[in-house]
Amino acid sequence: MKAPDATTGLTPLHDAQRIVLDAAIPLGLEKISILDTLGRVLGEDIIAERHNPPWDNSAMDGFAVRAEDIQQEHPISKPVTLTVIEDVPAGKMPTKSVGRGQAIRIMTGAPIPNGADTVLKVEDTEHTPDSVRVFKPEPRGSNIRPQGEDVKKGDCIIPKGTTIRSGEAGMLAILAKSFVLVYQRPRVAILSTGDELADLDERFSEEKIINSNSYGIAAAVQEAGGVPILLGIARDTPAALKEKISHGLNADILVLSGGVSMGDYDFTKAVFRDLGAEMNFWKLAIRPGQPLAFGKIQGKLAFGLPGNPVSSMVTFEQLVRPAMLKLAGARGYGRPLLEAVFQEKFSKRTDRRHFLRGVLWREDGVFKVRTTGDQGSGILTSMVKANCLIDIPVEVERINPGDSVTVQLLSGSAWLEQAAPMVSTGHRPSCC
Ligand SMILES: Nc1nc2c(c(=O)[nH]1)N[C@H]1C(S)=C(S)[C@@H](COP(=O)(O)OP(=O)(O)OC[C@H]3O[C@@H](n4cnc5c(N)ncnc54)[C@H](O)[C@@H]3O)O[C@H]1N2
Ligand code: MOO
Repeated sequence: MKAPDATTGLTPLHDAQRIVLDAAIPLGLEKISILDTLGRVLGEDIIAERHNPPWDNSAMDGFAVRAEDIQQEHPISKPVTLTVIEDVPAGKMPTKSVGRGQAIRIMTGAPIPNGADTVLKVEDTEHTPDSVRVFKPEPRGSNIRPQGEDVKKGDCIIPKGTTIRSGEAGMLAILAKSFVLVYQRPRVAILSTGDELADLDERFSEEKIINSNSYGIAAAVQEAGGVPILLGIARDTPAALKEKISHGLNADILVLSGGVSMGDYDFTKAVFRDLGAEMNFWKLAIRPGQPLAFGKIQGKLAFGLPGNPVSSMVTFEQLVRPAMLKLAGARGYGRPLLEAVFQEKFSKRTDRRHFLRGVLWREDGVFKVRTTGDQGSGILTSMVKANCLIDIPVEVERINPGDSVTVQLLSGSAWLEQAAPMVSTGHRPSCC
C-alpha cells in the first residue's frame, strides 16, 4: 500500500479498497432450493447432464417432411401433395417414420420423426386430415431445432461465482437442479453510536436526532444480498461500545457508524484497538466519507463509518459493499459504470475524489447527468433523489457542461424509471 499522500495525509480510496478486499475471505456454502436462488451466488459449476433440447424438435406448428419430396418447379400452380400418416403433438414421441411422399403433422416442440429433415409451416400449406398440399418449398433443415442447440451434455453451463437471475434459475430447472450449492449470505451487524441518537419510534427529547443510519445501512446490506442484524445504538462510552460490539461478533461483518472523527466522544478507533483489531484508521482521499476505521476483530471485518448520513452510505458503497460481495462469492465487486455528459459546472480542490449524488438520464441517444443539488454530507435527500454516484477523480479541479464523467449506477432500474419525468423539470415528480 502507498503511504498516505505526504502533503494531504489522505489515503487513496483505491488503496483502502485493496486492503479491505484482501481481508475479505469468501464464506462457506449451503444447499438451497431453486426457488430461493434469486440473487444468490452459485457455489458450484453447473454441468449439463443431458442435452437441451434433448432431441431434434420442431420450431413451428406444421408438417415434418423430406426436403427432397417438396422441391418443385411450380409450387403455386402445381403444388406437391403428400400423405399425412400421423399427428405428433408436443409431449408425444412419433411412432412412424416419414417415407417418400409422406408427411407427419407436428406441433411446436414435438420431436422430429425419423425420415423427416424439414418442417413446413402450417400457413404455407393446404391440408386435410389425410393430406397436405405444399405451396412454399423450404430448404432442407428448415424449422428444426437440433438436439443440444442450447446446451450440450457435459458442458459447464453456469460457472461457480455467477449471481443467479431469472435466466439462470430457468436454466437450473432445465438441467433438473432442484437444489444447488450457493455461498452463504454475509450477516452484517449494524451499530450506530452517539449520545445524540434516539431510535425510531422511541420517545425522545428535542436535543436528540433519529438514528437513520442503521436503517439506511440495513437496506444497503439487503440490497447487496446480505442479512442485516441491528444492534441498536451504543452510547458514547468505551464500555457501552465494547459491550454492543461483542454482540455483533457472531456476524461476518460489523458496521459501526459515527464516532470516528476527532471529537472528544469519538471512541470507535480506541475501542477497535482494545478489542485486538489490527486497525487501519484512514483519512480517506474521498468526499464525502473522509474518516474511516477498518480492521479485523476476532477474524471478523469491522468498519467504523463516518456518522454523517451521506458519508456512511457512500463509504458503505465504496468499501463495505465490495467486501460483502467478496464474502458472498461474487465475481465482481463494483457497480455498473457508464460514461455520461455532465450538465453543470463543478469545481473542487485536487486533494480528494468526490462522489456526487447524480441523476442520470438518456436524451437524444446520449447519457446525461446532473447533480441532485446541494451535496452536504448531512443532506440525505441527495441520496433519495440520486440514481447514480458521479465519480470525480482526485486530480480533477474543474468540470464544465459537456465534459464526460464516469458514473456508478445505483440499485435496480430506478434510473430508467426516473429518467423521463425528471429530465424535463429537473425535479422529482411531486408527491400527491
Ligand atoms: N475536527 C474535525 N471534525 C470533524 C472532522 C475532522 O476531520 N476534524 N471530520 C468531519 C467529517 S468529514 C465527518 S464525515 C464527521 C464524521 O464524524 P463521526 O464519524 O465522528 O460522526 P459523529 O460526530 O458521531 O456524527 C457526525 C454527524 O452525523 C450524525 N449522525 C451520527 N450517527 C448518526 C445516525 N446513526 N443516524 C443519523 N445521523 C447520525 C451526527 O448527529 C452528526 O451530525 O466528522 C466531521 N468532524
Ligand atoms: O467525510 Mo465527511 O463525510 O466529508 O462529511
